Amino acid sequence: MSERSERIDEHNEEPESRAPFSAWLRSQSEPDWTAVVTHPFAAAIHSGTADMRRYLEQDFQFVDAFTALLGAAVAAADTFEARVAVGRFLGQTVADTERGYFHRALAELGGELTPPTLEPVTIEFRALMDDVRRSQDYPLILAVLCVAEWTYLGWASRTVGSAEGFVHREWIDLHSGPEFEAWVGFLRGELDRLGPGLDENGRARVLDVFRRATTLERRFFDMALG
Ligand SMILES: Cc1ncc(CN)c(N)n1
Repeated sequence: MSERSERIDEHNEEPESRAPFSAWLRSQSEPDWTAVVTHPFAAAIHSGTADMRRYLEQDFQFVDAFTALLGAAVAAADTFEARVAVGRFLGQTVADTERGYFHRALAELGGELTPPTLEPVTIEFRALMDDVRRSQDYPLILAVLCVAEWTYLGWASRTVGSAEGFVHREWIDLHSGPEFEAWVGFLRGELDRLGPGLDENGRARVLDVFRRATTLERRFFDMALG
C-alpha cells in the first residue's frame, strides 16, 4: 500500500475496497444521516402529533423539483432497464399515489398546493435538484434521489408510534414496505454499479452532492418542527 493510500484509508476519505459505494456515501454523511432518520419531526409523524400542514405545503414544492429530477434520470440513465425502473416509479407512485395524497391531505389540513412563500431550505433544496438536473450527470442525479428516498425509508421503517389519521399514516406507508424498499434498493444498486467506474474526482463530486442533500434533509425536518 502506498503512503498516499494509507493516509486516505486512515482518514476514511475514500471508499473501502469492499464497502458498496452507497454504504460508503452514507457513512461519510454522518452525523446528519442519523439525525434525519431519528429526527423528532419523524417521531411526531409516527405518533400522529406532527403538524403536517406547513411541512406538506413546502414538501409539495420539493416534490415538484424532485419529479423533474426523476425525468432527468430517465434521460441520463445509461441503460434501458434503469430508464424503465425510474419511469415506472415516476408514473405509478409520484404522479399517481403521491400526487393524490398531497391533494387529499392538504385539503384536509386547509393547506395550499401553492404556498405564497417558500422556506429558505425549500429554495435551497430545489436549487440543488435543479442544478443536478441541468448537469444531466446520472451519478449526481442518483445521489440526490438516493438520499431523499433512503433517508425517508430509514425514518418511516422505524416502528415507533401508531399514527392513525390518514395524513400521518399514509405518509409513513408511502415511504415504507416492500415496494419502497425495492425502489431504494434499485437506487443504491445503481450507485454501487457506477461508483467503482468513477475516478477520484467523480467520486468526490457524488459525495459532495450526497452530503449536501443529507444536510438539507435534516434542515427540512428542522424547518417542519418550527
Ligand atoms: C424533503 C423530502 N425528502 C424526501 C422525500 C421523499 N420522496 C420527500 N417527500 N421530501
